[in-house]
Amino acid sequence: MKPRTLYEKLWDAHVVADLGAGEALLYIDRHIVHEVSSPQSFVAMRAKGRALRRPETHLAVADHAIPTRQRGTIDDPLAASQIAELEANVREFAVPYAEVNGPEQGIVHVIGPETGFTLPGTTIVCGDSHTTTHGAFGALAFGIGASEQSTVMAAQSLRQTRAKTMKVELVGTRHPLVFAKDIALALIAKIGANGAVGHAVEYVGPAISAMSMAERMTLCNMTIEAGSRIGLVAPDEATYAFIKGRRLAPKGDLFAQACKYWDTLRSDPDATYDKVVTLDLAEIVPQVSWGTSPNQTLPISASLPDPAEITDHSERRETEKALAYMGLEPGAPLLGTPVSHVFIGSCTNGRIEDLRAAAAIALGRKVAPGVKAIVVPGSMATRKVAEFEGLDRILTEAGFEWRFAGCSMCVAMNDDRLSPGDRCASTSNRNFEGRQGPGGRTHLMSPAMAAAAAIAGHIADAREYVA
Ligand SMILES: CC(C)[C@H](C(=O)O)[C@@H](O)C(=O)O
Ligand code: SF4
Repeated sequence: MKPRTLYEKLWDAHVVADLGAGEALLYIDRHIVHEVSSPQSFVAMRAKGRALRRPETHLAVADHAIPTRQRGTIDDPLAASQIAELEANVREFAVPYAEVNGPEQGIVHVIGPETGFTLPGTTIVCGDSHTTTHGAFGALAFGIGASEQSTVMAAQSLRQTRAKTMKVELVGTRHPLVFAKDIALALIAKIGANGAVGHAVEYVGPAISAMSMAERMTLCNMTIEAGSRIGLVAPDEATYAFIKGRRLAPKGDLFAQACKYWDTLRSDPDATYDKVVTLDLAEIVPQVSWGTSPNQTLPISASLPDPAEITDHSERRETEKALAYMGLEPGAPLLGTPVSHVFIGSCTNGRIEDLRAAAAIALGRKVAPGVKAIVVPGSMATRKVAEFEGLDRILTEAGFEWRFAGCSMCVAMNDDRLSPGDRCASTSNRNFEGRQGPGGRTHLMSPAMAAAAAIAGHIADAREYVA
């Protein structure tokens, strides 16, 4: 048999019907549902009088619109109606639901793995572009649209076109304060926001094997920002250790059997990829986005671009436009840019490891006067662990607000948002105009860098905050 990549193995294992010309009907194992992208798919199901083919393969949660200041009442009428609609839909269609006030509520891409819903070797879809996150477990996971969601609900399958393959090889040793977020941003800066379009990306190399599942998830999460719908890491012992004992994970003998199968989910040694990119981690320093696309990212030590020095016409226009929106001076240093807000959270960086990194910087320090800094755990389970570890106390003593779980300031779909002109150091994944609120300015970075910005009151180098 021809050597195959992990992506090709996952694809082949789910083909229900080969439709030719690279297209196939794929079996879909799992579907995660949130309040913003699912309403139309339930409307379509109802209109056609259909039931869910396998209700137990879906998992719903409210995350985008939900307020994170308090739990209980939802004051915003739009958020309240979105969540009420989700709750009516899950009741009507018997969809398993991680309740708003329950222990498993959180961001879709955080709770999937935490509950054991996300498993290696499965196909996982969600009406959400950051479904790439689940690829960190060796699952074939991708975002879909509303009509595709109703197809999955009714038929448990989807027509898909096979992607090309791209290997991202991480070599070299990184500085301890260089995180998966820095690697992801550096990769996107290198290959561009469209650099991986049409490709399924697989991350390989010793640095990947040494990464926590949280960091693998951060990398796969950001893969969509390079234009790829699929990010993958082959499952290994760290994956199995993460999954073992989770509520929905296979138990006992079944778990051992599953691990045996999961062991086969590796790219064959001779498998070839359509594209290969190598990143030397020794060359990567903490990264900060300065513009309105994640590829407009620079090392913390760099100065902002100067359009006068850019010869390519369209690149010059884009740079001018981004600098103007961001209110930044051409050629000025990135370091020292004042911030008004700091957001630590999201499905990119709202996991326990992220909160620990932020707390390590915040310990014994104070948020700079005039800076509003919020820490929003990615899930209620993460929040509970953080509180057990005392991270909430470290952070609140430093002056950060400690919140309930949700997407929060990652996306202006709830009551946490920037006002025009606000500048935010953010651990989220998108920085387009208005993403965090109309006129708001976003700088993407790691949790350690965001915590350092909160303490300094301006964009700072987290490496200077470790004794
Ligand atoms: C609202 C949702 C559909 C959207 C997505 O697809 O990713 C959101 O999660 C985002 O991060 O922009
Ligand atoms: S945290 Fe942000 S990126 Fe993640 S699902 Fe929510 S809105 Fe999308």
